[in-house]
Amino acid sequence: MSGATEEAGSEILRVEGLTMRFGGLLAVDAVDFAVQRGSITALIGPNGAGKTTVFNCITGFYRPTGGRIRLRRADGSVAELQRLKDHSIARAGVARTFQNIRLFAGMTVLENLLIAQHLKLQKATGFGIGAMLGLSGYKAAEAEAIAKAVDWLRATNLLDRADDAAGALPYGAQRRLEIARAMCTGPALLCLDEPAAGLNPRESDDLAKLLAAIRDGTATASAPTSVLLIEHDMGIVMRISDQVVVLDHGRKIAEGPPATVRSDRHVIAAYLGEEEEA
Ligand SMILES: Nc1ncnc2c1ncn2[C@@H]1O[C@H](COP(=O)(O)OP(=O)(O)OP(=O)(O)O)[C@@H](O)[C@H]1O
Repeated sequence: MSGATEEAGSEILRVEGLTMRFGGLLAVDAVDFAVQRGSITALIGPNGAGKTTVFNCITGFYRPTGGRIRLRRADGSVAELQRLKDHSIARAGVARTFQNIRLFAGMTVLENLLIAQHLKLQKATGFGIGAMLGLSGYKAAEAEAIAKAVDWLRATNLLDRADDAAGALPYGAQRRLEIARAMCTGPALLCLDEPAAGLNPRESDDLAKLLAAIRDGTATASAPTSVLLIEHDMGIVMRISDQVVVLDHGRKIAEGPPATVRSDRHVIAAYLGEEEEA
């Protein structure tokens, strides 16, 4: 079990000198930060600060112009994410959700969670016809995938919607399903891009509890999972984050525990500046 070998307080992700240029625009400028294992780290900042670009570099959606992104796995091995393509990054243990929901709307809720585990199922058959022939390895992997899906449906309060089309769920439930889907891949690091966007206060409160439970490994029987999130809802950020990293105009302007960051004059100035411009 990976959880047993995890050292509390050690780094799972280290971003060093991360730089992303789009033509003449320096969207991310030599940003450094780390995510501690078993923690929730929030990436915040005014609109256009570079948060999603950092995320896209970590998850392989963009190849950074410069810098390093190192993922340290529970077994101590290190993956240099800036060199990998997105599917290899997912295989290395990084799962993500998007600002705009990306589910298979016509498939059922359960099917969405099984598709997320297709790699594991394919491996069980050696990527061959074994599945059709009902080989026992495949059967065992399939049963395991269903059990994992059910665990996450329960954790996200979606069990009674398992057979409904994902697209038929209310918005807040679709957001939870996205998180369940990401968690079904068994990630070491869960990256969430504005998970509270569009949620009502009760749903936001449930989300905060779910994320804390994912971090602590109490949402299901799975190991604790480190979380990196972009979030505009400061109530959630201040309540659940262990560490906050603040970007403005592509640069890191502050980092630290929520209480420290909240009273940082650079942070206050960056947010006030945004209000003045609005
Ligand atoms: N693919 C792209 N091509 C060109 N410019 C881009 C691209 N993606 C982002 N940018 C620019 O990079 C800067 C940072 O954008 P980014 O989306 O990372 O900010 P953000 O902090 O996530 O903002 P928001 O809170 O509004 O989502 C912006 O000026 C944006 O216009």
